[in-house]
Amino acid sequence: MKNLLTSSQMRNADAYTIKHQSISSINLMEKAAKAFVKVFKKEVPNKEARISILCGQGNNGGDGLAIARLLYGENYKEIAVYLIDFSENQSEDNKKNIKRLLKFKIPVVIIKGIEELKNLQADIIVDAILGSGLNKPLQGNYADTASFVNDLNAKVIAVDVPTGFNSEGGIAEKYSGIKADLTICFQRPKINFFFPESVKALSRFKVVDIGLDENFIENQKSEWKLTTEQGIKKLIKPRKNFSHKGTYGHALIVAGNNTTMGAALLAASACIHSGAGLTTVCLPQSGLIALNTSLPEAMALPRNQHLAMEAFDKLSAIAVGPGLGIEEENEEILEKLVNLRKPLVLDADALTLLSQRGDLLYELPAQSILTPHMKEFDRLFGEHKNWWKRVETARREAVERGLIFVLKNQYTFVCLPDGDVHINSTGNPAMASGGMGDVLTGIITGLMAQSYSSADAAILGAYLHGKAGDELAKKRFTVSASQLALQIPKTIKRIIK
Ligand SMILES: NC(=O)C1=CN([C@@H]2O[C@H](COP(=O)(O)OP(=O)(O)OC[C@H]3O[C@@H](n4cnc5c(N)ncnc54)[C@H](O)[C@@H]3O)[C@@H](O)[C@H]2O)[C@@H](O)CC1
Repeated sequence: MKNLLTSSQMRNADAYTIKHQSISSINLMEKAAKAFVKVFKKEVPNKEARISILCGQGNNGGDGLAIARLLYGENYKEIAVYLIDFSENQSEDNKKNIKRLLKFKIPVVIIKGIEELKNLQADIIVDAILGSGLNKPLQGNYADTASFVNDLNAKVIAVDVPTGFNSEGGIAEKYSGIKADLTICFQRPKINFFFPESVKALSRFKVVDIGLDENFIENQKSEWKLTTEQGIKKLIKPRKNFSHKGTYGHALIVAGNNTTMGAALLAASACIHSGAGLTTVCLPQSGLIALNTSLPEAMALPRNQHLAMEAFDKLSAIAVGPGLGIEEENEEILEKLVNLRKPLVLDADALTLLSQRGDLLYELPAQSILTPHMKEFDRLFGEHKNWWKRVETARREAVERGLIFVLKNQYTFVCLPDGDVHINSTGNPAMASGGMGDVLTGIITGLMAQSYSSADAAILGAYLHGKAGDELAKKRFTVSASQLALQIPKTIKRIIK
């Protein structure tokens, strides 16, 4: 897993690298510019493209100036530099890079007011006005420049971060900065990139290594972690010699109703394919034929008021909720499950029932995993104005109650009782279809059955779910939940190879 740092921590990483790796700040800037140009060349192969590089007066602008010079060296023919000169504070490395730039035949225009930009015509804008040094929302000339750039019919590529975009702490409701088509970001993505509101400022981002001290970065205290395949690989437990079905646990999935039986089948399929030794599905009588026909590996436990909960004590993992229904008898079952005092995986209708039964919510056994999407989460804890606040609540509740929240989104946030937030890096829009959540619940339950800790099951489950979807999406326009469940063993096998 990779530590994600705030801007001020990243500045410390810059300073540490400069001090301990005997590299000067101007050379570090040059490295950053080179890393940017490497990606830029692939994105903009046309050497005739009209490229306007907008440079501010800080180090972000310094990067832009170095990039202009390097692109010139790469034979881009139509480069123009616009020095956005709205303040007095020019950084030292910015000054040095202007001197270096002036030795080349690159047109440089000094912009003191927005009206001086009006003749600018470009196919590509490189946005190097303000970077991670942003300390207040854009106003005046800066805000006007941003809206001017946004109205141009040009592809915008931002250096490190789009001008006006906060790197952490949530995204302003009214975003006044530049909207970049691509952001080429240095060393680590910004924390705010992972929040859905970032679409106001960026369509996609790429991270480039500029050689900052990785040990320093990883040793910084940060609750934000980005899941990586390397980290995930370390979590996966190999299948053991001489093992048998009992070695891999017995999972129970309490799910399904007359019109939502598919949810139970999908969760059970995912649980089986994630490696649980035995999987029992507790479902209504009306689902037995479907279960026995489509999933012969699963066992059935018909659901009625006389469920013998004593036997549940021997189970290694219990999930409740997919397609369950919110009838009174299901509320009673949920209550009995909570009273078993074993960690549960709670999804879908179980979450809706919990939102109506605040008392049960606060009695959940520690290490239980809740897998809400945005609406389910807000039904539990009240409306949230934005995702930053939502994740803050999830983090606080996770810490206070010893619970784990798998807050589902394009980048799923896994909030742990130790206060860490793991941002899942896998998944894609081809997976946006019904039943995906049921499969995620099944995977997490299958992992818990195999004695993964709740935290590891949640982190690993979210990653495998998204990764299996990514692998399928390479060859398909859409990915269905049933296909995803079948892909899981292949994905695990590939990761551990
Ligand atoms: N050695 C380093 O520190 C490196 C820095 N790098 C670049 O440096 C950037 C950070 O540079 P800086 O810290 O100089 O800051 P910026 O270049 O982002 O901003 C410059 C200055 O603008 C002012 N400012 C902030 N918000 C404003 C607003 N809303 N309106 C008007 N002015 C505002 C601040 O006084 C700030 O110092 C990174 O994003 C990255 O591009 C890279 O070159 C890598 C190495």
